[in-house]
Amino acid sequence: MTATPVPITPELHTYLLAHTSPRDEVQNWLIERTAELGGVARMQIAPEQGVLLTILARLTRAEVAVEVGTFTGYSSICIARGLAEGGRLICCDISEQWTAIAREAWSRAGVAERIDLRIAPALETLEALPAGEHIDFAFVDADKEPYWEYYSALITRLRPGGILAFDNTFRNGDVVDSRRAGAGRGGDPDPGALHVFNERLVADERVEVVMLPIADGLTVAQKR
Ligand SMILES: C[S@@+](CC[C@H](N)C(=O)[O-])C[C@H]1O[C@@H](n2cnc3c(N)ncnc32)[C@H](O)[C@@H]1O
Repeated sequence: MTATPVPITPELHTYLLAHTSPRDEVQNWLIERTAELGGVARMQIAPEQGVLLTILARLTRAEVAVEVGTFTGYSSICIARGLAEGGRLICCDISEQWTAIAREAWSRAGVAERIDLRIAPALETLEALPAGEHIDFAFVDADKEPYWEYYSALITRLRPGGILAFDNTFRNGDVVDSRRAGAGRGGDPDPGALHVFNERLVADERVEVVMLPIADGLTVAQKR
């Protein structure tokens, strides 16, 4: 056992990707199609995160999954592929433009019929979901300031044993320096918001929490 994390050098990251299940043709197409959008393409999750999402959705035997922040569809394809037979993924986004690309990607990937896209502020969509504990898996990757509100709306609807995953919980590393005034390294006007979220989540006794050093930090919380 080692208590000291191994820094992820570019060489080690290349090695990590070479030893993670590879992307398929649709995922490669979607990465290229999204790159045509310019700088916003960096919002797309990393491929290794996508594999983890498929595994988590499959582990929870997800019949009802939710995604907050769909963009051009990479993470939703990965979640949809891990759904149980007959499972559904509710996707929340506010952009018709970006999710039009997602719709094409879902069609190419053969998962379109498993996905229910809802164009509206995500909190409205989440709060309109049935109140019972019916969600098996959710992935949150939208605007960062309301992460606690998204969590609050999801946790009461998550079944015991269900899993929530939150992206960007390192916030470009700014979470360790959240008292610094002004914008964070990633241009975030409020780098402290994610730090506050991380603190509240780990103190919440309803869940068991692990923060994974994958891409910009991915926190996984399982409901007890
Ligand atoms: C980081 S991107 C998501 C990336 C996506 N998970 C992927 O794998 O490509 C964030 C998305 O959240 C959406 N978004 C931002 N604020 C939102 C809100 N209040 N409600 C719903 N979606 C929102 C944006 O339109 C954008 O598509």
